[in-house]
Order: sequence, then structure tokens, then C-alpha cells
Amino acid sequence: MSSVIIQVYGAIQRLKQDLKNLHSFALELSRDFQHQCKNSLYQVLTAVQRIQLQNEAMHTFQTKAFDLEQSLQEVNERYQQEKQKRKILHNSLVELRGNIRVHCRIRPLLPFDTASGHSVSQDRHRKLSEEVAHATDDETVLVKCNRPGHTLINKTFQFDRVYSAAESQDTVFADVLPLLTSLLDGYNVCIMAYGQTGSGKTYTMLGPQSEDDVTLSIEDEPELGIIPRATEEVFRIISEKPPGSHWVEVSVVEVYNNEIFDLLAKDSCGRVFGVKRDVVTTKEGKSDVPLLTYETVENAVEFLQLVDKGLQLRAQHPTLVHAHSSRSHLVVTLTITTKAVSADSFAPLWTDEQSSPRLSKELFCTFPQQMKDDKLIFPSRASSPAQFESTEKLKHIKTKLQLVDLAGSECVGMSGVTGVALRETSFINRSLSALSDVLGAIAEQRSHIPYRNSKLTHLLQDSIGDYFFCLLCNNIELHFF
Ligand SMILES: Nc1ncnc2c1ncn2[C@@H]1O[C@H](COP(=O)(O)OP(=O)(O)OP(=O)(O)O)[C@@H](O)[C@H]1O
Repeated sequence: MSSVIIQVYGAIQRLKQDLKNLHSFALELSRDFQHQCKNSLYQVLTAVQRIQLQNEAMHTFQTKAFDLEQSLQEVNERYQQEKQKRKILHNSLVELRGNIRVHCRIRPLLPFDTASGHSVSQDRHRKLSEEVAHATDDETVLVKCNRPGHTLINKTFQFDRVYSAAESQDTVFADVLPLLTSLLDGYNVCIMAYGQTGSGKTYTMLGPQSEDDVTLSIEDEPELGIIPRATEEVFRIISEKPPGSHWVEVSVVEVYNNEIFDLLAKDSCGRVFGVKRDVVTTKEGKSDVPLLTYETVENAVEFLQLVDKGLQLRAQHPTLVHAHSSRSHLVVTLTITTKAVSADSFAPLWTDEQSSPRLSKELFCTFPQQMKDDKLIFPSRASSPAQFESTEKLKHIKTKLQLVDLAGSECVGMSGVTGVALRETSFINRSLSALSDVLGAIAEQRSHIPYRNSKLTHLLQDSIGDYFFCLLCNNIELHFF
């Protein structure tokens, strides 16, 4: 019996020991578990805290981004408003100076003016070697009219600006520059050189002409004229606009004996040859030359190469005064197409109040019919930019820059021309006279402007109607007095 009790007691002791072991194992387990839970909880809490911090940072960032976006929008709106104001001010300034402006350039006395090769009389030799016209200030030219059998008369003529013989191509171009900004603002612009044969029209518009290759930039040839300089400037302005928003097409024509010749038309071998074209008025009242060749150009170099090709075909004949006289009017047209990004991207620049007739400008007209000291009023017309003629539906707006090197005017009686040359001279003088009529009609604000009286004025109709800038070139002789 006692051995049974002992066995039971032993079993109870072992069970106790097992229970004790189990208990301490359970304790250990629970301690581990608690520790792990604590760790996980800590990690979860840290992660939550991090997320909270990130959320806060995100929120701050979002608020800042929103603020920045708003101020960017405000700045952008202010920039657009300032841009509109700049356009208004710029174009008002251009208008205040006059939609039609006539500047006079006197060219220096050159060696060939007195060269013995000239078949001129002794009397003319004497007159040629003395300066008969000079600038008395930057708006006045004094001309000594000293004709055989007449008493010497000094006449003064006033222009918007007079350039003396010493003034550079740079100075002349500086006055043209603001018009190019207007061009990109949606106005058509016409810049032309008018004057007697040999007076420096081609030099002013293109630069010195050589038999060699065309000069391709102002760095290579500082004497470059208005045409290459204006093109460089147009491409410079375009480079500041969004890529692909503007493109430029070029046409080169000459008006010879009242006929229009396309100087960029190519034959089947790709060679350029002058093809006769006609000018018509479209149903929108614009001038257009059907089938005229337009070449797209990407930069001023490409443009000059094209113009150079066209120039090879231009009619030239020697006159008594000038061995390489251009006998045709050269019209280089840059058509700039602007992609309108939105309906209001070409919002009107003028309010009604602003478009009311502004300053009238007094000019002495310098064209043959008005040379007899007539004082004409050239009002500043409140012309609308070309874009206004487009409806909102249109996606593209076209503006034209027409650069014109007119044929030399000659006094038929004094130049001694005969035959073909006489015919050329008579056509040249008739078209210049038609140009004078058009400008007179615009100046007097007549309801009918006789653009169609000559192919030259018909061709230039759109640009003369907006901004017209004429450079009256003078050499030492002024035959038309
Ligand atoms: N401001 C100037 N400075 C230096 N040379 C000039 C200037 N103006 C003109 N010349 C030179 O005078 C000559 C005649 O000039 P240009 O060919 O430009 O005359 P034009 O008016 O175009 O003549 P035409 O009507 O007969 O073609 C050229 O040799 C030209 O280089």
C-alpha cells in the first residue's frame, strides 16, 4: 500500500514539475510574444507617424503648388495684358509717325559721277562735280537749282527724316525696324525705294551689288541693305514665338513694261526663268497673282539665296547716268502665316475710342506730280491690322511685307534715251505716276483709290493700304525740278 502511495506521490511530483515547466515555458512564450507585439506595434506606429508626416508634407506641397499655379496664372494674365498694351502702344506710335512715311536719303558723290567715261557735256560735268543737294538738318534738304539761263534758286524740302550722305545702312534700317514688329502684330507693310536712276535705290534696298555670290549675312557684309536686314529681323522675331506658330513664304517678281514676271518660276530642269503672270482682285478685295511661285524659307540665308536667283533675271540696261541700271520694279514679298492658337489670340488691339482718327501728319509729297511745293496732308489712317479681316473661324492669318526696289525714274528729255530704252522709261514713269496718284488718293482719303491703273500699284495694293514707308533716294542731280 505504502509503495502505491509512494508511486502516486512520485507521479504527482512529476506532474507538478511538468506543470512548472509548462508554466515557465508559457511565461517565456508570452514574454516573447509581448516583445514581438511591442516591436510590431512600434513599427506600425512609426509607419503611421511617417505617413502622417508625409501627408502633411504633401498637403503643404499641394497648397504651395496651388498658390504657385495661381500666381503663375496671374503673372501670365498680366503678361498677356502687358503684351496687348505693348502692341497697342507700339502700333499707336507707328501710326503717330504716320501710316505713310517718306524719308529722303542723299547718296555720296561717287568716283563714277565725274568719270571721264561719261558722255556728258562740260557743263554737266561741272554741275555733277558740285554738290547740289544736301541735308540742312535731319528733316530738311536744300537743293541748289542752277539751270543754264536761269537764276540760281535754293529750294528746301521737308521729309519725315533726311539722311545725309554720311549716314550708314544701319541708321536707315533703324527707322524701318519698328514696322517689322507691326508686321508680326498683323499689319501689312510696304517699304520701297524711289528715286532717279543711279541714286542708290538698289544699294539702299539690297546693298552693294557684285558679280560674285550673294552675301549671306550682316557679319559678312555690313553694307547690306533693307531687304536682307529686314528678313533677318523677321526671322529673329519669329524665333521668339512658339515653334511652328509662324512660317514664311517668299515670292520675287519684277514689273517690267507694266507686265508682271515671276522670277522664281522653274522650268522642268529646275532652272528659274521669268514667267509672265497677271494680278487680279479677289472677291475679298485683296490683290492676288494666280500661279505665282511661293517658296517656303526657314531662315534669312535661304531667303537671300532665292532672291539672288531671282535677281539674275532682272532687267538691267545701262543709262547715261548708271551702267547697271535696273529697268524694272523689283517686288520681294514675304508672306507670314501665323497659326492662331485660340479665337482670342488675335484679340483686337484697338477700342473704338482709340481707333478714332488721330494726329494728321503734314508732309511735302515727293512724287513727281506733287513736286511743285504742294503741301499735302497725309492723315494717319486708323487702319486695321490684316487679322481683323479674318473671321474668328479662320485658323491662319496672313500678313505681307512687300519690299520694293523701284526702277529708276528719268526725265525723258534730259537723259537722251531712244528706242527700247525710251519705251522702258515711258512705262517706268507712267507706273511711278500711277503710284503717285494712289498715294495722293490715300492722303486725301478719297473713296476710290486707283490701284488698278497700273500693275505695280495693283500688286502693292494690300501693303500700301496699311503701312507704307518710302525712301526717296537722291544723288547729286535732281532732274525732276
Ligand atoms: N549711300 C551710298 N554709299 C556708297 N555707294 C552708294 C550709295 N548709294 C549708292 N551707291 C552706289 O551708287 C551706284 C548706283 O546705286 P544703285 O545701283 O543703288 O542705284 P539705283 O538707284 O538702284 O539705280 P537704277 O535705278 O538705275 O537701277 C552703285 O554703284 C552703288 O553701289
